[in-house]
Amino acid sequence: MLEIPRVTENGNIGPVNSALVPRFGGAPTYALLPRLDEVAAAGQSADIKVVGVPFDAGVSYRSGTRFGSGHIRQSSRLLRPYNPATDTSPFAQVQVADAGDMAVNPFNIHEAIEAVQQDALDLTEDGASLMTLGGDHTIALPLLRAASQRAGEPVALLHFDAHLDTWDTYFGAEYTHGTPFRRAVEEGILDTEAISHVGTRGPLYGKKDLEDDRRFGFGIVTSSDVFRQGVDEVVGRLRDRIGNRPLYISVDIDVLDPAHAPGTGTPEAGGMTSRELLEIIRGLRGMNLVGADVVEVSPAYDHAELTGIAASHVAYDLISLMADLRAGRAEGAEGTQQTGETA
Ligand SMILES: N=C(N)NCCCC(=O)O
Ligand SMILES: [Zn+2]
Ligand SMILES: [Zn+2]
Repeated sequence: MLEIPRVTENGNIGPVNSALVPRFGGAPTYALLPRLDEVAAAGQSADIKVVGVPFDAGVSYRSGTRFGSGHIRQSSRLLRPYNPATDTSPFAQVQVADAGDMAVNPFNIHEAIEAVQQDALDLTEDGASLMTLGGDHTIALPLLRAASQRAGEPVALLHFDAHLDTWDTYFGAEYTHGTPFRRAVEEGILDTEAISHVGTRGPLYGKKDLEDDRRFGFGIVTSSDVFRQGVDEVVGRLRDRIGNRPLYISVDIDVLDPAHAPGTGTPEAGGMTSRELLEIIRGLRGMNLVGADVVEVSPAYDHAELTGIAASHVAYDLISLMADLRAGRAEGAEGTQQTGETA
C-alpha cells in the first residue's frame, strides 16, 4: 500500500495532506479524513464520526438518494482543514473519522430503519457525535430515536427542509421520507416545546397539513421568512426557542433553491441560498448539538456537483459546531461570527 501523508495536529489524525498528494486521487472518504478503522488501528477513538446511509426506498418522487452519501464524499475533496467563518479547525481540535456506510436493506424499509437505529447506537456508544450523510429523509426517524436514547430524553429538532415531512401516510405506508417527523412526535422522542422547520415553501395537499403540523408543536420559519427577516433575526428566534436543550439538526438539501441544489428528488422553487443556510448554521454555535444529518442528495439530477458541494459544506459547518462544542471552545459564542470587517 502507498504511504498517505496526513495533516496531524494535537495527536488527531487529519485529512490527506493535499499539498503532498493530489486531492482528486485516492479513496473519497469525507473531506479525505481517515477511516474509522484506520483511527482505531492507531489506538485512537473518534470524537465525531461521519457515516453514510445509502438508502432511498422511502421516496415519493424521483429516486437516487441511495447514491447521495457517496456523492457528498466525492464532492468533499476540496474542503480544507481551517474554517475561518467560525475560527474552527475541526479536524485538529478533535478526532473526526469516516465510519463508512451502513448496510441497510434496500428491499425492506422496516429492517432498514431498525439497522440505522442500531448502527447509530453502536457508533455513539463511546460518546461520539454522529454526522450522517443520506440517504432519503426516512432515515431521520431512526437517527432521532438513537439520538434521544443517547441523550436520555426527547431532543429538540431543527429541521431544514422545503417540506414539512409531517404527513401521515403515502399509499398506506407509515415510514417514508415525507413522514419521519410525524412518527417521531407520535413516538415521544422529540421535545415538542423546541421543534422547528426552517425553509419550508411550496404547495401543500391542504390547509390541514399546517394545522396538523402546528398541533404537533412545530414552529415554522418559511423560506420567505428567511428572505424577509434575514439570517440574524431567524437565528435569534431559533436560539430563543431551543435554548440549551439537546439539539438534533436535520438538513434536507432541498431546503436550498433548485438553483443551488438541483440534485434532489422533490425540488421546490423559491428556496434559500447556500449562503443563507450556512450562515444560519454558523449562528447556532454553542448550542447543545447532539447529532445531525444531511439528506436527500440525488446525484443523477445534480449538475457540476452543485448539490454535492453544498451538502459537503453544510456537513463541514455542522462538524465545526460539534468540534467547537466538544473542544469546549463554544462558550459564549453567540454573536462571535467572523464578519470579515478587517478586510
Ligand atoms: N423530500 C422529502 N423529504 N419529502 C418530500 C415529500 C413530498 C411529497 O411527496 O409530497
Ligand atoms: Zn424536502
Ligand atoms: Zn425532507
